[in-house]
Amino acid sequence: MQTILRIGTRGSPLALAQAQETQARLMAAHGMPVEAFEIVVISTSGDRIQDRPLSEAGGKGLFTKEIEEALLAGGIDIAVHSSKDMPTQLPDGLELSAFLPREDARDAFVGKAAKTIAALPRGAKVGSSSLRRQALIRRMRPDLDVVMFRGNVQTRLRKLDEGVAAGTILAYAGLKRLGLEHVVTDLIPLDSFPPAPGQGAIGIETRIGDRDVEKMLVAIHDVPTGQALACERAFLAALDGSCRTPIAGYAAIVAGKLSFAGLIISPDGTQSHSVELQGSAQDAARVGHEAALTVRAKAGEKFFDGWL
Ligand SMILES: NCc1[nH]cc(CCC(=O)O)c1CC(=O)O
Repeated sequence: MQTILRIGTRGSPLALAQAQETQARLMAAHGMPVEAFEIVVISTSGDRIQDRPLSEAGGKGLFTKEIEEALLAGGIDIAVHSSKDMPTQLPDGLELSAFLPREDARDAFVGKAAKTIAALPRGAKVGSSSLRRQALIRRMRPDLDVVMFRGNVQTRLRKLDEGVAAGTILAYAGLKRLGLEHVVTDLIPLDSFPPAPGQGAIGIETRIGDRDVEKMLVAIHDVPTGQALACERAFLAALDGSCRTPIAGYAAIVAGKLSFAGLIISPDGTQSHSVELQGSAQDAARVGHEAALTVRAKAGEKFFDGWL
């Protein structure tokens, strides 16, 4: 059998696990063999830059640039991503057209010196390169020493074993997809430690108007996940661009009802503003946009300046 669809992905173990999950769902939905869905590994700038925070090197788009170029050029037919790594503005001609059923969106603590963040000794080092996680850690425990932690999930776990930090925070979804859930010492509640918009959801990017590909993806698209993501990404889109302010947001869909909780927080964790909004799942993007306007009004425009 010949290839029907080429699946583009980064080469990290997590990215490959996500591409393989997409491949397996396509095979099951369409009753086709593995050869029908070829996985094409593409190296990105984000994979190569290891020595500085990505927010300094050029931001989220670094993990997607080369993959999107391949998609636009026709070298691949779909690109599989962690939704939370996707910028809100995609290149002309591309869209996120399907989402797989969302994994658990919570952050997980992986502790060496203690099982929970609360139980860490005073001044302990916690590794994270995410501005959101750094701010949330500082809000919980201003005494802790937050240190930079880059690299893929395996690299970060190795740094912990080497004693570089007493603990780190990773997405539970990523650890589960890698079969590494056993390293988790605590699952952090969504309300005290809200996730990044899109966390835990695999998103599939396509060329706008590629009807054949869209038809194949309908069979694996998860509607509630798509609605939650529309809300969270609308929230992010109405807030980012302006700032390096950490942003968290999570939408839960239960029986057609959407509940969204969003948070913006200063990088030092001392100031934060939150918003909660309910609505119909059909109106997901509007709820996210409205939540952004609400939290923006609460915080004031000055909140978004000058955290550099
Ligand atoms: N920025 C890296 C990244 N992008 C997506 C995930 C986890 C999987 C997911 O959120 O779907 C991770 C690692 C982490 O945050 O621990």
